[in-house]
Amino acid sequence: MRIGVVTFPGSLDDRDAQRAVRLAGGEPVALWHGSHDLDGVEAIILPGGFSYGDYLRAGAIASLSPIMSEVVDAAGRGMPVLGICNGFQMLAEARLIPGAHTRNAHQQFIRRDQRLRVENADTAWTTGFVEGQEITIPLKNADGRFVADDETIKRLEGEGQVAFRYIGVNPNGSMDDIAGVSNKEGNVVGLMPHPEHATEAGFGPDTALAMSSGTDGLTFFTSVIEKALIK
Ligand SMILES: NC(=O)CC[C@H](N)C(=O)O
Repeated sequence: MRIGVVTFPGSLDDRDAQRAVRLAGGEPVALWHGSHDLDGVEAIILPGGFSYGDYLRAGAIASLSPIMSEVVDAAGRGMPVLGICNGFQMLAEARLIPGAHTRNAHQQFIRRDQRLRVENADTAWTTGFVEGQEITIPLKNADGRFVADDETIKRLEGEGQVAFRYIGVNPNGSMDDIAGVSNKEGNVVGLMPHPEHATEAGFGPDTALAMSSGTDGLTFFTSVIEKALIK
């Protein structure tokens, strides 16, 4: 499966996302934010980082990049799209998922190995998990606090669009401990922690803490690839 990873000015984790795709058995395709060409990819990843230096609001300027109009169209046609951290912020700014991100409640940049509960194992990027499964992947951000109006939160909860929830610690003050959400159809998923940094034993989270081999993140990428094979 050819999976595009978009690089924006200030992207940081695009190469790690490409590597994660390769480790999962896919073919990573480097896409450039200034282009309108999706190069025939079958899925898209918006990676983490500090696009445009987080000026204005994190992800706000990147969401207006030329390629984003193609990403929005493709998402509307059902193409799987994964937004990781800064990519999650872009998805919200592009209105591909509801809600918004503000500065962490404690006003600090935070980096930690974060435990999450998989709340929805029926999205394009989570079918390899089981509902309720607990996973640990790294988190690192300053503007990670997920917020939405009460009605939106109620709708997200009611329709199963909360894909991941923080457990143990809520690291940024996100409403309802929400760590990741999907669109209604489940093809677009965004989350604040970084699955691409938990794909190789010894290079991801502390394994004692993770209570696993530290490779929980790989399942995001194998999920989307396996689903495409079944189709
Ligand atoms: N790791 C990241 O992608 C950082 C996201 C964003 N720039 C923030 O600090 O909130």
